[in-house]
Amino acid sequence: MSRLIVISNRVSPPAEVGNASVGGLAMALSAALREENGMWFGWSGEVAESSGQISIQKIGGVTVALTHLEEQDVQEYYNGYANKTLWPLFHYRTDLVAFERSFDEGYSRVNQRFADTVSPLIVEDDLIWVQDYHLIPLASKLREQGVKNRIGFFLHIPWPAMRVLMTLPKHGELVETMFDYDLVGFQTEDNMHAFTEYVINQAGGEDLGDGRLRAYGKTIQVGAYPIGIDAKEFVEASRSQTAKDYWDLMRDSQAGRKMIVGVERLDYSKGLEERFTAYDQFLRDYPQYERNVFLLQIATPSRGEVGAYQDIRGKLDTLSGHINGEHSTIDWVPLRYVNRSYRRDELAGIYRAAHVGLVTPLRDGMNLVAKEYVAAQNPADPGVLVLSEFAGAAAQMRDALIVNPFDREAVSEAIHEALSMPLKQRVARYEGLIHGIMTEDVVSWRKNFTNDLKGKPPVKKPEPLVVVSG
Ligand SMILES: O=P(O)(O)OC[C@H]1O[C@H](O[C@H]2O[C@H](CO)[C@@H](O)[C@H](O)[C@H]2O)[C@H](O)[C@@H](O)[C@@H]1O
Ligand SMILES: O=c1ccn([C@@H]2O[C@H](COP(=O)(O)OP(=O)(O)O)[C@@H](O)[C@H]2O)c(=O)[nH]1
Repeated sequence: MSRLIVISNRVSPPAEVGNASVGGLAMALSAALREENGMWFGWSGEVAESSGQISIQKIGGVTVALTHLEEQDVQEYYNGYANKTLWPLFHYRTDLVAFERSFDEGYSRVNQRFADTVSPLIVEDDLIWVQDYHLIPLASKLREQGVKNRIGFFLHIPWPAMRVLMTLPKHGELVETMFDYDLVGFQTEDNMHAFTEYVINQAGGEDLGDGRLRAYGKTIQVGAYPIGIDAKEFVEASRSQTAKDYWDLMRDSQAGRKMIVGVERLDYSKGLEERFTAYDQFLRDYPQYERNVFLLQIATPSRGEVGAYQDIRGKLDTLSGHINGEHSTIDWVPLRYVNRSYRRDELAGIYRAAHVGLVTPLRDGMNLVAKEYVAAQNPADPGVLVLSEFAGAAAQMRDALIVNPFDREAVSEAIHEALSMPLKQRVARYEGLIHGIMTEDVVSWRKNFTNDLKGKPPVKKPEPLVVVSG
């Protein structure tokens, strides 16, 4: 049986099977790796004097191979090209993109180092699955080392429109490296079409049908594989003692008020500034909610070494202070703004206590919080999800109240609609959503992807050279 080798920037297998504090993706990949006798390779998250060494250990039944990075690598590859160049660009924030040649060099160098370190561990028939924007050129580097195994790539973040991508220096070189994969997966059909548009119009490629694209003398398979949560596990987590304790805590502190919840990493792509402004608008538009509602916003600090993340944190500190200063009364604070992180079983209780889940990113690959919020609800008395049309999740979750996060008046109206929605309609919407969450879960996501990757011809043969005579 072939092994599965997952390669990602971060490696996070749970130390114990069924640990409710660990993310669905980590659980799903770990389950796949246990079943397929695989290995998870990536950055340890540690900085070292020198890199290139590998430490192999078993964590929760999963073989994990970790490598350290040097300080310069972290600055140029992770903070630099990944999080100052690609992340803002792929989330349509061209105003925040910083491009420096040293970032590009660091990105290439770390991808090369990943390839050098992992390739001696790869044996014939291993299936290789590369995750996310940190490692786009990895397949090219592995092919240069003679790796002929099937290699798949999944992009967790959006793929941008052609003209947006073209603002990236050397965009063609980056896209060309994607043709060294056998299968390239996106979160949505929209993302896949944006990629196809680039390939046809910029790379002079061809759409061969059935998801096959040909360019740069190579043919790859592309597809949309929307990621889900570990739905069964999350529903169980929402019934755990911890979740019940958090539900109790929240209900006590609600004191009969309606609760709106937002949960995310503190990232400008999540639209928190626009959300706070829309909430401020809502408090002005609907004065009947004075002292009767509050927004709990959990915003976990993220990528704090990057300037744009420091800036958004400062803006939110000011804005939250402004909203509370403006609207609070001596016995009511309308916005609870929390810069901490919570375990997923704790979150499950918090989600369940909230009458509205407010998920309004300006762009998001998928957004798992939207799915977790619904999975945590009480089926007999569920809350309502308000969801941005620019989250990948919106393509599947049509029974949410879909909003344009840039339109603060529309978001204000949607909050009111959600808070005043009759039980029958809430249940109908919940039932429409939970069905999709249970069936299109993280297990089906990884099975669909790995099955399609296995379905390719066993060995990648070089494409015949087409000579155009002139
Ligand atoms: O590793 P970090 O820099 O701390 O960032 C955390 C992760 O953020 C991103 O998540 C994305 O993947 C989710 C699952 O597919 C998706 O729902 C979400 O929309 C994306 O933003 C990133 O892509 C991961 O690589 C990071 O580890
Ligand atoms: O305090 C927190 C905040 C978030 N999350 C988890 O982080 C993930 C966020 O995933 P999402 O796809 O929504 O966005 P990303 O941060 O990956 O861009 C979800 O599983 C959340 O449950 C968490 O465990 N604790």
